[in-house]
Amino acid sequence: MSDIPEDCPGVGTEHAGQASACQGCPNQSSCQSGQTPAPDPNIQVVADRLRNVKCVILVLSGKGGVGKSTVAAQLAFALSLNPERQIGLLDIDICGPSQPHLMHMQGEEVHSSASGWSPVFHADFPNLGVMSIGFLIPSSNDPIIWRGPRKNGLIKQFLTDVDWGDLDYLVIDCPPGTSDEHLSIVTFLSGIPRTLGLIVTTPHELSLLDVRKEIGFCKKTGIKIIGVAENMSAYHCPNCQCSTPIFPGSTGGARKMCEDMEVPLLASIPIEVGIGVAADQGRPINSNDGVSHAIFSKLVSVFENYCKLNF
Ligand SMILES: Nc1ncnc2c1ncn2[C@@H]1O[C@H](COP(=O)(O)OP(=O)(O)OP(=O)(O)O)[C@@H](O)[C@H]1O
Repeated sequence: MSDIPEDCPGVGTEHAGQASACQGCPNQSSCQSGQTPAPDPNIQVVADRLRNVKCVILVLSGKGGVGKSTVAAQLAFALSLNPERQIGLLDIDICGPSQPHLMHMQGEEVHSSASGWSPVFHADFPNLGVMSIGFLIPSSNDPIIWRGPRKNGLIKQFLTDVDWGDLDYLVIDCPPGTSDEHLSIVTFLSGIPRTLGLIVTTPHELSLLDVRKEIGFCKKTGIKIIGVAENMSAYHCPNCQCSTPIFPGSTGGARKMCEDMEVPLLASIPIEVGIGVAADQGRPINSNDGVSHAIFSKLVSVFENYCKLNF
């Protein structure tokens, strides 16, 4: 499944192995013959290692720069506000890790013990452990130029070699699009039915175009999409009190897209100066930063309620 083509008709479907997208796919012959390809043995290894994680939240976007890392960081912070919850935050954006900055943890190093790599715990939130390639490289200014197999190997290590312990939520900040890393994480997590996809988009059509593909991809790979968070929905001016849609949705925005794709729209997060400030300070947004604080609290309730009912 790690080399799944973008337009894969899906294993076991009528056109499995026969579509143009199947040309060159390593699973083409088994799909054609109706056999199910042998599962990747790493799937079971990951499922065993993460058996004490109650819920995995994959934060995904079709397009880059829509605020996925910011949403992942603020969601992890919002979940950590309850000290009784144990939270993990995994940054698998191998070539552009943002979480050390967004968590104000630059320069931290990963320690290893007999039970594996220890996540780095946030100074203000001891119930929030973070893992990122940013902790493994000597300088955040060094470019990471790795080919797919090496990136996939590190993602596997993050899932199998990190001693996450007992977690209520593991939030995973994915790279944009259907890149190698993206395919790997979805494959490795396919043995964990407690995985939920949170899709981040802006209202702009360019972002929605890619998000539609992303939703289709999740549906094909069996990732349950809990819903969509529309980010940068509008800018509310604190001086004139006007609300301006900076990225107007020419096709009806995220709401219409969610209706069409039959996925819930969970949140509309405005553009707020406080979000950028909190990001640079590596702290959770609060009520002084604007309305987004309340929006993230509601998002936490959505996850809490879903998990209570389903897991
Ligand atoms: N709602 C918001 N209001 C104000 N600024 C925001 C908001 N959301 C994100 N930003 C800012 O937009 C920029 C891009 O955000 P971010 O890095 O989270 O995007 P991304 O989708 O993870 O990007 P990439 O695809 O490169 O990983 C950052 O400077 C961030 O502070």
